[in-house]
Amino acid sequence: MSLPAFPVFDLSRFERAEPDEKQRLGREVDAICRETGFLAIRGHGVSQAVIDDVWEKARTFFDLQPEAKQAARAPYKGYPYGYLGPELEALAKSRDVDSPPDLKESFNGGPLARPPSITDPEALAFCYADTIWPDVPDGFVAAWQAYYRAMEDLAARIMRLFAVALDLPETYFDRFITAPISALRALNYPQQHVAPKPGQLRAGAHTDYGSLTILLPQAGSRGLEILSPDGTWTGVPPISGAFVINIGDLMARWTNDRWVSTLHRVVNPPPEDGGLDRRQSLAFFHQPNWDAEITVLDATLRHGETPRYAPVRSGPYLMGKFKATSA
Ligand SMILES: O=C(O)CCC(=O)C(=O)O
Ligand SMILES: [Fe+2]
Repeated sequence: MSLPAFPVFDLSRFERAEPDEKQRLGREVDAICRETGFLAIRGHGVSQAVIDDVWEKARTFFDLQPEAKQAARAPYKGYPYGYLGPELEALAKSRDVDSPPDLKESFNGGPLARPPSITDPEALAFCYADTIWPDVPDGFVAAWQAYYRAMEDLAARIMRLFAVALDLPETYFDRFITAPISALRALNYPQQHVAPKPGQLRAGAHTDYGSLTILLPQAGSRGLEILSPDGTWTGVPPISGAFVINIGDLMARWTNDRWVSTLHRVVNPPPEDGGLDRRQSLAFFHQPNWDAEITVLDATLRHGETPRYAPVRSGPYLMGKFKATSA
């Protein structure tokens, strides 16, 4: 059975609630995460000024001449951070589906600080690699970091909601996310002056890798679609003042597939729906500490059920996902 409309959840209401009411709201979220793992979050408390600032700086950056943007480019293929120019990525390839490149460009940044305890060369070379910052526009770095911090805080609060939804103590996940290795990506889908190639999308069908993604699509924009349990692609409607969140592959694994990491994509809507217009978004990919041990949660096992997955460490698991798609 499909949920009637795209679910919207008020986080501030959950945070203010008494324990019984928290349990009830947690069950709502559990039902959503079993079905699609996609919902909108309002009452998130993220400052509009912080959002507007990074949005405007990202827009100005994407509006620079190509050569200026290239100054912040990722230094080699597979480097996680910096500017990734147009048509360099096909997300569908993460599922072995051959497709023309996605019609987008992006800027990517990693954790704001590196804990001294991190010595694993793979961690230092990948998740903790330097973000290649652009020199222009002025204030880009400060705006980016303020938004990144706001997303880290919001992700931690959503993980508390998730803990309650899974019948765990509210702070259960806290110890896994003391130094998360999350990444922030600003996306720009340029205005389309020529028709896309057959099968060419703005972002090909994929699932996200981590625990949780916090997405901010351009206000009023269309194009993001999720694969509904009934097998049809369903548009995520624009919801003003809300973030769209979804769980990723790691969370599905953590919950022994009780929760689902749903396929999604960004299509070119018909021209009359603004499909040719430029579209921007911000995607924050939350990922637990490099060393966090992700072991199937007992609380998610039904009577007699056994774990489907062996324990993994968060960082190496994420690296494995990237290595599988960088060929
Ligand atoms: O831009 C969007 O709306 C979605 C992007 C997305 O799904 C991703 O980058 O993982
Ligand atoms: Fe995604």
